[in-house]
Amino acid sequence: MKIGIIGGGAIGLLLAAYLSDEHKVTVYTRRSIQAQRLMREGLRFVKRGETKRISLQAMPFTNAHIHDDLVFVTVKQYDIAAIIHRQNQFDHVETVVFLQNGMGHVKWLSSFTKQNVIVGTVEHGALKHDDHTVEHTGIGKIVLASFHGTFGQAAMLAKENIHDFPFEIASDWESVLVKKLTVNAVINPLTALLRVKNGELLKVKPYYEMMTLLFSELKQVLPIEDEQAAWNHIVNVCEKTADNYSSMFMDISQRRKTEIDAILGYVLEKGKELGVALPISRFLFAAIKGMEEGGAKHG
Ligand SMILES: NC(=O)C1=CN([C@@H]2O[C@H](COP(=O)(O)OP(=O)(O)OC[C@H]3O[C@@H](n4cnc5c(N)ncnc54)[C@H](OP(=O)(O)O)[C@@H]3O)[C@@H](O)[C@H]2O)C=CC1
Ligand SMILES: CC(C)(CO)C(=O)C(=O)O
Repeated sequence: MKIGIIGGGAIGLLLAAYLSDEHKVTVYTRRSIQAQRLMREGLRFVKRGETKRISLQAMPFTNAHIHDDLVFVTVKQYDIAAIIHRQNQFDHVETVVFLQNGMGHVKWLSSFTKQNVIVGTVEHGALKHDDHTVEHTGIGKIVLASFHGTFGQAAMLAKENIHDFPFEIASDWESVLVKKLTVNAVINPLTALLRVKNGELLKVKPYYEMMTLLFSELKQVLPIEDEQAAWNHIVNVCEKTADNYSSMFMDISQRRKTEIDAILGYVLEKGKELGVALPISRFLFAAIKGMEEGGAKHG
């Protein structure tokens, strides 16, 4: 099938690397210089210390006439608006899959009325070394759930059983996104503020207490069905990624914008809707916003 990937970042290039074996993949980049490099030099895919070169199509997203059966949107949450506003480019697309962390993008998705819309969570680790090199740093899975319409051609991917790159189909999009949101809402801001690896949150008793306090706020506003299972999942992710720095830690360290709006910003919106005060979440949200601004202005 013809697969389009919008965004040539870590996740976009990782998808391109795995899907190019069986499908005709096009990466739609923000910068034409990246598309030119991908076309000229191919994609370099690094896994377990080995590097493979992969040929694919690439072009800038702006003004591209997309005729792919299935399109993955892999831009960060704060760049989603630029994609949504160019919906006319998706007129010939059957199915669009959104893979952002957080839930800030959900409010935009109903505007895609002509396509099947799928949301998903990524449990892989990926690191982009340069514009045409990506490394698979942690093997996990991608979970997909239908937001509206059918799964379209995305259902094929789950059947393909791609080695080290499985797709799983889930029935309830909200519980899929909430499960990932609770992990990111607890681990990401705390590790970024405390400047520690994920595993330190479990090792240092007062940090663990901070996790529990924050989780007790999230429970009040997010539709978490099984609180114990949700907490166990957070602890499990912390253990599995103990030696990693979270994406928010990395964004702050490298003076990039974070996805805090889609994560704790979304939680605070829910608090407002439900009339629940969330002082710890508000405190952390302000801290991360301040660190983003401080980094940009005073770095
Ligand atoms: N990396 C990881 O291991 C994981 C990431 N995720 C989630 O996946 C999502 C993507 O993350 P990641 O790949 O790491 O992010 P990156 O920042 O590496 O990649 C985002 C890409 O989107 C591109 N982009 C931005 N705007 C546009 C546009 N208008 N048109 C085309 N391309 C555009 C950027 O281009 P440019 O380079 O020109 O700025 C960049 O290449 C995030 O929500 C993240 O939280 C989830 C789990 C793990
Ligand atoms: C799972 C976790 C917390 C791993 O670091 C992550 O998704 C992130 O850093 O954004």
